[in-house]
Amino acid sequence: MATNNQQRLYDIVPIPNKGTGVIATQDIAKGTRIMAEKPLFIVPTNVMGKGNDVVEKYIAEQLKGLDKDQQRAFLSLHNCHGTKFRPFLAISKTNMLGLGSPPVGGGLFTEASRINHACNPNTQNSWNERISRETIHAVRDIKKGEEITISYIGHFAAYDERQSILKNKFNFDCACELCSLPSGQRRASDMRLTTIHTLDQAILSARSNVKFGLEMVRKMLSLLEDEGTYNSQVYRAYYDAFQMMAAIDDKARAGELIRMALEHARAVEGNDSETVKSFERLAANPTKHMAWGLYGRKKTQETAPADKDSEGFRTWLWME
Ligand SMILES: C[S@@+](CC[C@H](N)C(=O)[O-])C[C@H]1O[C@@H](n2cnc3c(N)ncnc32)[C@H](O)[C@@H]1O
Repeated sequence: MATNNQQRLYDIVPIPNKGTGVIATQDIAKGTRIMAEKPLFIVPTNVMGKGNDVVEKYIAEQLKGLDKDQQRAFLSLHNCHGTKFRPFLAISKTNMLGLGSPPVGGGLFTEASRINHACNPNTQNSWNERISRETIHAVRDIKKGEEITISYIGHFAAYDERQSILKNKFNFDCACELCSLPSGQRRASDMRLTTIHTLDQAILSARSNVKFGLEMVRKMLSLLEDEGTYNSQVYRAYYDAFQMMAAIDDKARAGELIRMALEHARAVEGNDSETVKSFERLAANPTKHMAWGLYGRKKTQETAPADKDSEGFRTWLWME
């Protein structure tokens, strides 16, 4: 996997109608780590819950601990809230990236905070606990000169909801590729995204109904593919399916599903992420999962059938 140690893969430049943004300085292949940046400081979730005055004070304390260049870098970040909040808070609310899921806090970054939003972005941002850095990975091939984008919205949402969130929280009207689709295509996309969101909620409660749960995961992956969306939701879906197979002691399918989850997690988070490390442990021995056999035993094969073509394999994996 390429990193930006040798050559910087991006530049921070003015972008028409968006202020500053980040563009690729060369072609970047899907799966490449584009950035791995330490935050200037972190505002922990429990502090954020204490209200604006406490957060403002907390940020002021953090700023005191930074050197002059870092303080200048923070103060030069965009403020989309004007005078609605005091300056430190306004800058933080504009630029903070959620760290983890559920988030342990919000991080302020001199470079990653310059990345503009797209509703179907070309990168995935993730907080890597093990290296204490925010990583940005290409989720599709990116051409030299193309703008690098992330999503500011933490869930799958249709056009109207996205526009309203972005206006309220970031004060802009999104005109990204997805938001600019002709009306018929937008309706189809909205339908897919709301179905993905519903499935995402439903899968959690359907784990004990394995056949139904598996069908929901398969449907979600198919909708994500139709929508052209590739992000951490893909590995989460495979992992959900893995957990269902683990719970019924289906070693062959659990093994295949955790390997798929691992492959997709590597692409969007990199080999050093905690998720990848835990998937590697499970891929080496799926029975180590804490829910192994939770819903009883099912007489299954130990390994995937070798005699099936790819269509036959898919049918075996999701439906048999
Ligand atoms: C985190 S900052 C991103 C960097 C910012 N563009 C800058 O100049 O530093 C978020 C702000 O960038 C702008 N922005 C981000 N994505 C945008 C988009 N897709 N279209 C228009 N403006 C966008 C909005 O002003 C938003 O409040």
